Amino acid sequence: MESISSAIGVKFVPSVKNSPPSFVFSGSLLPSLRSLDRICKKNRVFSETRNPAIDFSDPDWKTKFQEDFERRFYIPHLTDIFDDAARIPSTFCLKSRRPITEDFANGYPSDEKWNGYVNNNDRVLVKTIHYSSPSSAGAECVDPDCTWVEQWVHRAGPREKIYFKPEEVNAAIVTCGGLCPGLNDVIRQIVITLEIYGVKKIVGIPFGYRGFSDEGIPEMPLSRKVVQNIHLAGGSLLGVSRGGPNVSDIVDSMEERGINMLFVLGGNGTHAGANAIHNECRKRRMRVAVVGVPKTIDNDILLMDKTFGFDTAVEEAQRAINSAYIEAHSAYHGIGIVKLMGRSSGFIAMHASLASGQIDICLIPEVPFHLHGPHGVLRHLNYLLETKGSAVVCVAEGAGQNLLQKTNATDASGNIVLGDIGVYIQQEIKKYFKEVGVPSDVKYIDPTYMIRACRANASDGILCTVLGQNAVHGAFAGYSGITVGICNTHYVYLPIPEVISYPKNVDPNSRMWHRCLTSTGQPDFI
Ligand SMILES: Nc1ncnc2c1ncn2[C@@H]1O[C@H](COP(=O)(O)OP(=O)(O)O)[C@@H](O)[C@H]1O
Ligand SMILES: O=P(O)(O)OC[C@H]1O[C@](O)(COP(=O)(O)O)[C@@H](O)[C@@H]1O
Ligand SMILES: [Mg+2]
Repeated sequence: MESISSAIGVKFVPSVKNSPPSFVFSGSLLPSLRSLDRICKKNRVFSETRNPAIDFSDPDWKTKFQEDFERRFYIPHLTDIFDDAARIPSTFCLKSRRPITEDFANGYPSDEKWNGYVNNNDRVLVKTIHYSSPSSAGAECVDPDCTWVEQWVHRAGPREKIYFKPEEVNAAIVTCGGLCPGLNDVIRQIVITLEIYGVKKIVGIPFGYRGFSDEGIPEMPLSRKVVQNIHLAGGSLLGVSRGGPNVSDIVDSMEERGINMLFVLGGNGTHAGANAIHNECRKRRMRVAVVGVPKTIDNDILLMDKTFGFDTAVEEAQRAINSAYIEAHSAYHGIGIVKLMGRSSGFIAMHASLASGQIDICLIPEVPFHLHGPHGVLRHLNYLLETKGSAVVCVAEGAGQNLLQKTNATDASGNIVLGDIGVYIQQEIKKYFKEVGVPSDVKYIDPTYMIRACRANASDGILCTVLGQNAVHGAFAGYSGITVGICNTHYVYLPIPEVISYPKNVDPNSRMWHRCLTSTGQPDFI
């Protein structure tokens, strides 16, 4: 039983009780965790799920690690602070598909025999590879011997008992940060699923967190009718923004509006906000569920197979890469440059390069490079013109920032405004070939906003559907301060601080980056 469940990555733990954590992951720990991560990465002993205070000489370290892991990945629940929180049978019943319009004075249309619910004690395995050695490509080890340590997180899905009466739910949805393909698909699924539970009061907060405070921005009533076709277009029905009010003002606004379920769609920044909102609600003893859905086209959220919008971005980038390739191949000594998004992570550039098979040089933030000098990008481009007659470069927006002048400028959310590496590389290439007297024809394509505004492709559409539905299931189950994700193909609930402690990066030691290098044929540029 144990081995079969381990093999499929889902674990049933009959006796584990949902107890509050004795160890709380605090914001003040973050800097030390970041430096620990750097140290661990250097020694090839690292994990997104590591324990900072581990003593490997202790024979019980593994048990202690696992206990601590369980505490860290505990998902906050209403019952942590409300002993009297009442459970009722779920109104989410797939056998009862009729519109739920009556009040529930005579009980809820729950079918006790229906077993489509997820047990609170179901778990999903976070790491599925047993690395035998820390030197194995991409190894993520807890200890120097790479001991096998099972790490389980909570399985997402509808529960048999819920902690909100649908007729008392005042749900709100907000989308923050930059655009990302699939935002509308998630909004749509949240609304539809809320209605299936029987919720009638659903609103959208326009233009991100700003919508909570800006007067003159009315909230948007949402229903299945309103959202039915919104997934057919890109963008966000609700609009997005960076910056906005402080957490206390947001929670004041939630209290005024009577919001008791908040669905927050956004990236690292948005989730930091969502977690702060959750904590503030707890401080004020508000019976509120705050649930995040990670939105980042850059795919830089920890512990998840991928985030929605990423697949679409990779697919859409193919059009730009192919155009750059055709331009480069049609010109005498043509060089095409494509800049793709990725503030601190090169996942889009790496995957788009791999998918196209048309890229000669892929540059990402995680891998330093020189432009000039005997091993630099420019010398290699010269070689490619000599040997192939043309070349195509794919560069992630966050790559090579050390080569650009720092401005210290930040956007409204406090994110550093990056220099334009694409424009810089284009200029440097032109200058270099002029200097060495080799003709070149350089074409630069920046498709970033065109990609971001796209409608989600089919696989992202499905991912959004499942995440949106699970967000609602999580809220009804009484969880708050959580986010939803896909982990080893299974859907999970994770405590927000664990997924935003630092951005997920491409591991230059991973098989995927090695495959990319094999495909481009590029050397080290150092
Ligand atoms: N540490 C933080 N605490 C609270 N709110 C934050 C924090 N960082 C960002 N935010 C808010 O989250 C929203 C989105 O953040 P931003 O960084 O622009 O996008 P993303 O969520 O995609 O990373 C903004 O309204 C911003 O003010
Ligand atoms: O021009 P904007 O709106 O600041 O967006 C640019 C940023 O958006 C992103 O695509 C994603 O950023 P977020 O996840 O913070 O929305 C980054 O790659 C890029 O730096
Ligand atoms: Mg961000």
